Amino acid sequence: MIRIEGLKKQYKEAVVLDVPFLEIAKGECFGLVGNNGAGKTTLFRIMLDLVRASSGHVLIEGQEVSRHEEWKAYVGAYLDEHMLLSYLTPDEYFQSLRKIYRLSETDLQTHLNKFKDFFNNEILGKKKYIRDLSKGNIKKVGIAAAMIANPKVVMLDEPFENLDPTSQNRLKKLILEETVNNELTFLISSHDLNHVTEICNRIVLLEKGTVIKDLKDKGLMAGELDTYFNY
Ligand SMILES: Nc1ncnc2c1ncn2[C@@H]1O[C@H](COP(=O)(O)OP(=O)(O)OP(=O)(O)O)[C@@H](O)[C@H]1O
Repeated sequence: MIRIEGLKKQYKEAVVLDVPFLEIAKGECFGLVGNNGAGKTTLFRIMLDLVRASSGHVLIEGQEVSRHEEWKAYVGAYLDEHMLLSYLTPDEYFQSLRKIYRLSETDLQTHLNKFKDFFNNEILGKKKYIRDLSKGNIKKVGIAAAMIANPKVVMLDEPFENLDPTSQNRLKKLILEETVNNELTFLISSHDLNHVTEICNRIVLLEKGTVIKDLKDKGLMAGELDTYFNY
């Protein structure tokens, strides 16, 4: 589903990402971990064609993301607040997305209903601009928006950050349901090792832009990460 070939990103002399080869399969819940500056966000940004690679490429369903547009129809992402229209209320924003993606009112309501518990009655119908919401609630809007157009792939950068523990658990449940019921592929970067080990069936550990561990055995993930991060 996703293939990375000879990917490098360099800022002047500094190589911040160097991933010779990586494949992510359909339905995989792929966790991306690593210390500050390891290259997680850079990798996501290149995968979404928000940043140009210095060399190499990313293919989604066989298409190079920097040369084609079709992949945009089935990839949803929330990396940060810049992806939102903060001068709108969440209701206005979801309505705008409904029109962009040509969804019916029923489609939109069905989608938002999935997020009812996650929203905890603080997002919809409040007449509050997105810019005035709490950080956690802004993140909730972004996550729901990323999944609005029935994507096959969802990329989330630090989805658990700023969420309260109840919301973190509700998000994990949502992600697991979507992976099981709809075979969605999730790419999740996180500093929360407990959450990623709980929901991901694969975790890649980046260090200074390179993949130093590719963990696929759920039984060993927690121990391997614990050893690395407690060193
Ligand atoms: N525009 C830029 N110019 C120069 N260096 C950059 C630029 N963008 C990112 N970098 C560098 O690339 C490296 C990787 O950064 P990136 O944000 O991808 O790391 P990260 O793993 O997401 O970190 P964090 O966990 O802190 O969010 C860092 O050293 C960062 O300073």
